[in-house]
Amino acid sequence: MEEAIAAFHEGMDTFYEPQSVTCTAKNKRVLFAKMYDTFLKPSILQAKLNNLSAKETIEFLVPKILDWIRNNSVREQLNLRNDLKDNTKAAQLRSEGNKMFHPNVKRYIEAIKLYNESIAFSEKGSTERALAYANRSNICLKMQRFEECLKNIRLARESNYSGEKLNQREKEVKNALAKARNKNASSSKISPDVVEEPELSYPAKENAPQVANCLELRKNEEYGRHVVTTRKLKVGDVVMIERPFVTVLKDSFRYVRCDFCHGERPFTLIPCEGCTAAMYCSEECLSKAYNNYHRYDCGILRDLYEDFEEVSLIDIRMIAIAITTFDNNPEALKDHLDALDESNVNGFTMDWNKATQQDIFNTVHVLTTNQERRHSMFVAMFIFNATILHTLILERTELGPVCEANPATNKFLLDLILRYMQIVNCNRKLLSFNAYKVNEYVAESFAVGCYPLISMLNHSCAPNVKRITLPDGRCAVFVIRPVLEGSQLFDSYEAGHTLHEREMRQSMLSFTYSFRCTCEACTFNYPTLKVLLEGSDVINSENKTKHLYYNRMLSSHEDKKVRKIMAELRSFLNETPKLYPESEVCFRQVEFVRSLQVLYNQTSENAEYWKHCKP
Ligand SMILES: C[S@@+](CC[C@H](N)C(=O)[O-])C[C@H]1O[C@@H](n2cnc3c(N)ncnc32)[C@H](O)[C@@H]1O
Repeated sequence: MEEAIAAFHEGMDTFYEPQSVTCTAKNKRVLFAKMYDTFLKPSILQAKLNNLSAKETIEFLVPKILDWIRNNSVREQLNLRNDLKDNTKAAQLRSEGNKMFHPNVKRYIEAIKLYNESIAFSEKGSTERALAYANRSNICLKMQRFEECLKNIRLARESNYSGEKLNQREKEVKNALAKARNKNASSSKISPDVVEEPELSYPAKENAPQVANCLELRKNEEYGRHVVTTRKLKVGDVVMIERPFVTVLKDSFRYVRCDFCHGERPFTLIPCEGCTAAMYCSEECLSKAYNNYHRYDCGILRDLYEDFEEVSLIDIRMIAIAITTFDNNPEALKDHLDALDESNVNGFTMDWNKATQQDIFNTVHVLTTNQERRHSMFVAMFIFNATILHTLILERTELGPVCEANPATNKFLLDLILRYMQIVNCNRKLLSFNAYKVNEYVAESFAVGCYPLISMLNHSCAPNVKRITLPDGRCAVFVIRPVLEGSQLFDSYEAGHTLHEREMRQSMLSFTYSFRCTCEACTFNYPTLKVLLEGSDVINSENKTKHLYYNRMLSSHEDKKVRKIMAELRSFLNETPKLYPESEVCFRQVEFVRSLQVLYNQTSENAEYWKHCKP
C-alpha cells in the first residue's frame, strides 16, 4: 500500500505541476495516508471480502470517513477558515508591491499582482483599497497604459482617496493621452495582421454545430464511448470546436485574469466583495459569475485554492452551475436527476440548436466516473475530500439550511460532490495560451475545464488529434496525423510519447484514468524526442538542422512566418511516404502543433509589459 501512496504522490507531482500543490494540500494527503493506515485499509478489505460493488463500498465507507474527520480535528489541522477581508494583510501586500515597483527593482508585473491581491483583501471603501488602486494607476502610467491609469484613478476616488497626488497624475495622463491620440490620427494606420479563427473543415452535424458531420460516437468493451470518423481525415483538418461547460482559473492567474471570462486584465481587475480569491474584469463579469456559480463557491474559494487540488475546485464549480441551472433549487435538481434516463443522454445525437441549459448539463452529468474501475484507495481519497468539501458548503453557503431541513437533499449533495469529483478527475482538460517568459513564448495553461463532447475522445500516447484553446475559451480539435475512414480519433491526456517515457505515462494513465494504455506507442515503445535528438545518424543531423530552423521561425511569433511554415509542415505530414514514428515525422508533427498554438492560442500581452521592466 505504501507503494500505492508513493505512486500517488509521485503521480500527482509529476503530472500536475508540483509548484501548484500547496503545502496544506500536501498535509491533506499526509492526513489521508494516516487515516488509510489506521482504519481504512481493513475496512476496504472487509468490503472486498463481502463482495460489495463500488457503489456499496462507498455507502459503507462514507460514515466511517466522516467520523474519522470529525474525531481527528482534520479541519483544524488543515487550517480551513472563513475568507474575510483584511486591511492589515492588504497593507502588507501593497507594501510588498511597492518594493517591486521601486525604480531600482522595476518588476512591474509582480508589483501589479501584489497590488491586485491587496485590492482583493481590502475592505470596500477603505483607505487601503484606495491606496492600492492609486498605486496601480502609477504602474499604468509608467507602462504607458493611459486609459487604464485613468480607470484606476477613478476607482481610487470611488474608494474615498483623499490625497493630492492623483490630481497631478490625472493631468499628466490626460496630456499623454491627448498626445498619443494626435500621433495616432496623423500616422497612417497599419492594419493589424489578423489571424482568422479556425472553422470546421467539413459541414457541421445538423444537430451539433460544434462537430464535423463525419464524426460518430460509438461504444465498445475496450474503449467505452469513443469517437470514429466516417471519412478519411488530413493533417490540419478541424473536426470539433467546442465551448467548455465549466472552467476554473489556475492559482497563479487569480490576480492576473478575470475569474469569469478569464481575460488577461491585470491593470483593471476589480474584487468580489464577498471573498479575497476572485477578481473580475468588469461589473458585468462579476455579476454573471455570481449568478452562474460564485454564490456557491464565494465562501470557500480561498480554502479550495489553498488546500485542495484543482479537481476539487472544478468539482465545486460544477455543483454550483448545476444548482443555478435549476433555479438555485437543489431539490429540483435532485428530482430532475432521479427522473433522468442516463443511458439516453448522447451529446453527439442531441439537438444542440434547441438544447436548454438543463440538456447541456445532462451531457456533463453522464461523463464517465470510472467508479467501478478505480482502486478503492483512490475512491476513499475522493470520499475524504468530498466529505470535507460537503461540510464547508453546508457551513458557508445558503445550501446549509436547505440540507439541514431535508436529509435526502443533504445526502444527494454529498453524492453529487463525490460523483463530479470522479468525473472531473478523468475528464478535465487544460486551457492554454502563449505565455511570455522574459525573452521567449511558451505554451502554458491558465485554466482547467470540462467539455461535454471533447470528453468522448480517448487517449493514445501517439495521438492523431490535438486540442487547441482559442482566445474565447473554446477548444478546437485539429487532426495531426492522417486518419483512415472508420478509425478512432485519439487525443493525448498530456502524456505523449514525444515528451514522456512509457513507464511514466502508463503509471499516470492508470493512476488518473484507470486504464492500461495499449496504444501503438506503448506497444512498440516509441522513443521520446530527447532520444531522437540524441541519435547521431546523418538523417538525424539534417533533421536537427531543420528542427532548429523551424524552432527559430516559431519563436519569432510573427504570424506571417508561422502561417507559412504551418502550411509547409501540414503538406509534409500529409504527403510524406515516411511512417510514424520515423524521427522526421515526429519532429515535423511537434513543430506543426507548436505552429497551431502560436497562431490560434491567445497570446499574452506580457511581452509588451516586459519592455518597461528590468530584465
Ligand atoms: C475522457 S474519458 C473518454 C471517454 C470514455 N471512453 C467514456 O466512455 O466516457 C476518459 C476515460 O476513457 C477511458 N479511456 C481513454 N482512453 C482509453 C484507452 N486508450 N484505452 C482504454 N480506455 C480508455 C478511460 O476509462 C478513461 O478514464
